[in-house]
Parts: sequence; C-alpha cells; structure tokens
Amino acid sequence: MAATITNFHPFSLFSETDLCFPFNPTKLNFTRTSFITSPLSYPAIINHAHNQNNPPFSSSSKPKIKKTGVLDSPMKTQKLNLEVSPHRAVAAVRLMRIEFGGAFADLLNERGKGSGNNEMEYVERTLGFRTRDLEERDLRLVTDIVGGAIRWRKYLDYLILSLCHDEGSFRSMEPLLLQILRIGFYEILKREMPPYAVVDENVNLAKFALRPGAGNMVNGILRKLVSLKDKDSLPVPKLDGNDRAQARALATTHSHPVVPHEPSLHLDDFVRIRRGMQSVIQNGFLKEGLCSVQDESAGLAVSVLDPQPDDCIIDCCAAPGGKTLFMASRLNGRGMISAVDINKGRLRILEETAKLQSVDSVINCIHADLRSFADSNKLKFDKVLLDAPCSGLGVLSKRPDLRWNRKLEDMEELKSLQDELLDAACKLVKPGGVLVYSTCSIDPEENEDREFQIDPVHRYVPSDFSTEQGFFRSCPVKHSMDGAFAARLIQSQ
Ligand SMILES: C[S@@+](CC[C@H](N)C(=O)[O-])C[C@H]1O[C@@H](n2cnc3c(N)ncnc32)[C@H](O)[C@@H]1O
Repeated sequence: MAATITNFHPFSLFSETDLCFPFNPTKLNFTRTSFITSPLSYPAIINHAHNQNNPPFSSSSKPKIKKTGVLDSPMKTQKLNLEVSPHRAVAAVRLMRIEFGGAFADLLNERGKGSGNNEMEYVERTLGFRTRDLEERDLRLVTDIVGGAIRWRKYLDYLILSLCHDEGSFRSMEPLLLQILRIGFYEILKREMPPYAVVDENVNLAKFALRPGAGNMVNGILRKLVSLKDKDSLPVPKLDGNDRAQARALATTHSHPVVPHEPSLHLDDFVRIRRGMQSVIQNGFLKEGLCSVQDESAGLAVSVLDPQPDDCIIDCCAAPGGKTLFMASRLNGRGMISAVDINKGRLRILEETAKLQSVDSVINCIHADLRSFADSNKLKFDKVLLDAPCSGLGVLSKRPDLRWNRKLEDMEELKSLQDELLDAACKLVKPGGVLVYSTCSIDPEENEDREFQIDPVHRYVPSDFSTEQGFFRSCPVKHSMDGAFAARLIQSQ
C-alpha cells in the first residue's frame, strides 16, 4: 500500500511540493510565527504485511526464546514468550518498522487498532517469538511509547550516547538494542514510570529478543540513567558557541530535527525547506499544529490585505483555511476573523486546524453561501478577503489534473460566480475599509481584466510582485512559487 501526505494533513491540499509552516511560538519558544516552503517527495509507505515472503528484519540470527508455549488455536504453533511485556515488544518492532521500513507512525497506530494478530506476526518475525495478545490498554501504551520515542528521539539519543562508554559503541549499537534503550529512556524520563520496573522489563526484552549480554548492557545504561536522574544531574547540551551551535543544542534539548532551510526572500514568517519534511512530519509538527504547509504566494496575498491586531476581518471563501490561519497568526490574539464558506467539510477542516494551532479564539466559522450571507448580514468589516474559487491556472505545477479537467464553458460559469461573489463581498466592507480580491489563477479574465478601482499594492509586497497597474501578481517561472493574483480595493468613505 502506498499513501501520500494528502491523507495526512489538510494543508497538502495547497501544495504537494512547496511546503510552508508556521511554528507555534507559544509551544516552541520562537519569537514569532514562521512558515516553511519546500519541494519534497514523500516516500511511499511500505506495508510489509503485503510482502510476507520478505520479512523486514530477519529473525534467523535471533536466539530462540527461553520460555515457550503453544497458543490455544490449533492453527497457531508459534513460540509464545510470557516474560516479555507485549506492549514493549510491539513498540520496539514498530519503531524498527518506522525507522527502517519507511512506515508512518500514524498509519501504524491506526492499523494497530484491532489488528493484534498482524502485530504479533511482525513481532514474531523480528524477535523470534510472540507475546500474549495485545489488549486495548496495551495498544494505548504502544501508541504513546512509539509516538514519544520518535518525538524525543534526538534528546533520547543524546542521553544514550552520553551514557555509553564511547561514541563508537553508540554508533555501532544494534538497531533493536537502540530501540529498546529509547523505550526505556522515554518511559523513565517522559512517562515518569517506576524506574526499576522499566529497567527489569526492558532488560527482559533485550535478553530474549537479542541475547543475555544485551540485557546486561540495557541494565547498566538504564541504571546509570536512573541514578543521574535521581541526583538531578542528567547531561545537558551546552548552549554556547556560535548561533549554529546554540541552535543545535536547543534542537537536542527540545528534540527538534535540524531541518535544512532557508528564510523566505519575501516573507518574514516563512522559511523554505528542500529536504527534511519527513522529520517535520514524524515529529508531529504538522499534526500538533506547530506548523502548516503553504505556498509563499498565498502568504503574499494575505500581506496585500495587511491584517493587524484588533482588525475585524471577514474571509469570504475561507476553507480549508490556509489564508485564514495565516491572518489569525498575525492578529496576536486580538481582533476577529469571520470565516465563511459554502463547503461544510472544508470548513470543518479549518475549524479543527484553528484549534490545533491555538488560534480558534479569533476565528468564527460560518457555514453559508456568501451571496445570501451578504444580503442578510448587517455587520460591516474593516478588511474583507475574497479568495475566490478560480480555474487554478497558477497552481498547475502542483495540480496537474486541472490541465485536463477545465472546459471553456466552466470558465464562463466560474467568471460569473466570481462576479457575484465580488458583488457580495463589496457589501461587507465598512466605509474606508479594504477589500482584497485574490485568486490562484494567472488568467487576466479572472483577474485584472475586471473593472477595479484599486489601491496599489506596492506598499504591502516586494516591488517585484507589484504590476504596473498596482496589482499583486506572482509568476511560477519568475518567482519559483505558485502563480497568484490580488487586487486591493478601498471602499470610499
Ligand atoms: C480558492 S478556495 C479558498 C481557499 C482558502 N481561501 C484558503 O486559503 O484555504 C475557494 C473556496 O470558495 C468556496 N466557495 C465557493 N462558492 C462559494 C459561495 N457561494 N459562498 C461561500 N464560499 C464559496 C469553496 O467552497 C472553496 O472553499
């Protein structure tokens, strides 16, 4: 089975190649929101269950288990080990599959539900034995341990390395032994479990899955960890040296991957990454709302509106929320954005992502057709964004399907819908307020060929994006980003 990020995060709707993400400064102690944009490719998810003849990790070299039994089903003749806790065995094997098999932690967790038998097959093939079957509680523990060990991997590895005899023994450590240590370290440091139970259980796992000597090693290192923790003298990465060294130390303490990135040339809050998106995903940054994916052209269209704290804004075609959420991050918790969209499902994505990114307090989602909403609504807004449904001709590099799906008749219909939405949006602007009409199209008929009385955009975006007539326009070839258009209109007083 293969899957793409589309199944993973709504922001992939905007972009399969260029990714941006806003870091949540409250969670990451960054001073302000940042975005990342990057070309990337997602590795296919490998489902070894479909490849039974090719086990992911050979168990041929594994010692046979010490304590075996036969499972109750007459079909099952596998070796059963009752001394190893099932959730640790499954967690260790999942971690191996994620690190070496390219599997996604999330999908494994989902599939884990109700598929204990599959899990045990992996355990048996990797460790050489089965444990008792997983119960609901075990599965919850697996999810927590696997997620935690991945999330904190950089920090856990730093500590494991510090407690090894030398760097060589860390670097040459058997992968399974390293996973077992990561589990033990995570349980002791982050789950705060009773340390001696953790030591005993992980020693058992190493002993049975590898060999007695591996059990001794786990015992020695985990006990060293417990003793340092008790004395409050765990090694801490030194925060000195140049900026880069300090950033590395912080990345270790907070277990952030060091993702190669470059600041956006056009937006303070964006960074562009070319590689390393896997780390961002695996560390849960997207899922936890610490960042999101967005093309710089979308960010620049928001800059044309120039949202400021205390603004009362309406985003007329808001879902699934890329621009709304970026605007919300600029309000610093003050002001309000009414986010209108006719599509309930897409609006729900916006609502959920706003909660994840902790900006829901400044966003009010309204499920409505803008045309009827504008007729019935009495409230007027300081700033109105109409990011209109469009042909998408500016995003063909990411949406190749559009090349074949667009018909001339559709374009006529689309333009009249855009006209109606623009009329509706105009009704919502306060006297002296601003309306930004934007599209991700480069077709003049959808954009500058309309009759606009405009406020030129050069004060809001770099001059390279401002056309002679005062519109914002980004061009895929010239700017290496999506093609987009925005016009800034001022309502007369
Ligand atoms: C280009 S997308 C908006 C993207 C969004 N601004 C963002 O940044 O994520 C256009 C949106 O217009 C919505 N839409 C289309 N017709 C509408 C209508 N009559 N009233 C309100 N929303 C409408 C669609 O559901 C779609 O979500």
